Amino acid sequence: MQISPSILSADFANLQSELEAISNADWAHVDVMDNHFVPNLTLGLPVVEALLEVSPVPVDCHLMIEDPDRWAPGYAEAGAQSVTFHVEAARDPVATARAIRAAGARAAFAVKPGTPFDPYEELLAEVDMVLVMTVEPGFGGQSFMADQMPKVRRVREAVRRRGGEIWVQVDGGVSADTIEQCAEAGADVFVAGSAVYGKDSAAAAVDDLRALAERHRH
Ligand SMILES: O=C(CO)[C@H](O)[C@H](O)COP(=O)(O)O
Ligand SMILES: [Fe+2]
Repeated sequence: MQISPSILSADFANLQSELEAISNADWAHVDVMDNHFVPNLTLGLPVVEALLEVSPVPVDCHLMIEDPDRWAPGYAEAGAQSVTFHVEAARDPVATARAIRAAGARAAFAVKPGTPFDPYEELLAEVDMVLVMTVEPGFGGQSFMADQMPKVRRVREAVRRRGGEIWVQVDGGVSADTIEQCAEAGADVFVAGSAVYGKDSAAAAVDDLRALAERHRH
């Protein structure tokens, strides 16, 4: 059970200290948005390169961008330990996942709330993780979509059938109130932005979330 705090809710003027504040987390989740795939603009490769220099934990890049086929491998080459692209944006998801892995990173694909998982089941052969979005991508602080839990279950069942170790990540509205239903449905990597950086102690929030998830270890 792993916690990946999203720095989207951190203080962008002090990212180094914000990363140090979550040194007890398993990952640092970095949301890359291009104002085309989603209606918001955050940061890109030069900032990710700078974060990689100072992050005490591995970096989990969530690319909400058009043309990930072109851009995703560069994040892996820069040293990001996990790179997630959206299937809705990829022209050749197999080649993109292979390029990410060839550059030494874990590869993952993400599905938006309106995107079913089943058509992409065969892609499990190419990835290390599947991200089931539990909000419409684009912004932090949105309400958790419990109606995505059946999809989390379907992904977990497909992973079990295949065997091997593929992680199931949830992202969006994950908090102390919602993390247990995600874990119970089969998630094992939990992204949380406002539920970590909105608290007085980000580190304590990470530990609290992990303890809640651990109640449903599978
Ligand atoms: O990918 C994202 C939004 O598209 C973020 O990772 C996510 O929204 C985290 O923020 P919060 O936990 O506050 O919902
Ligand atoms: Fe994200």
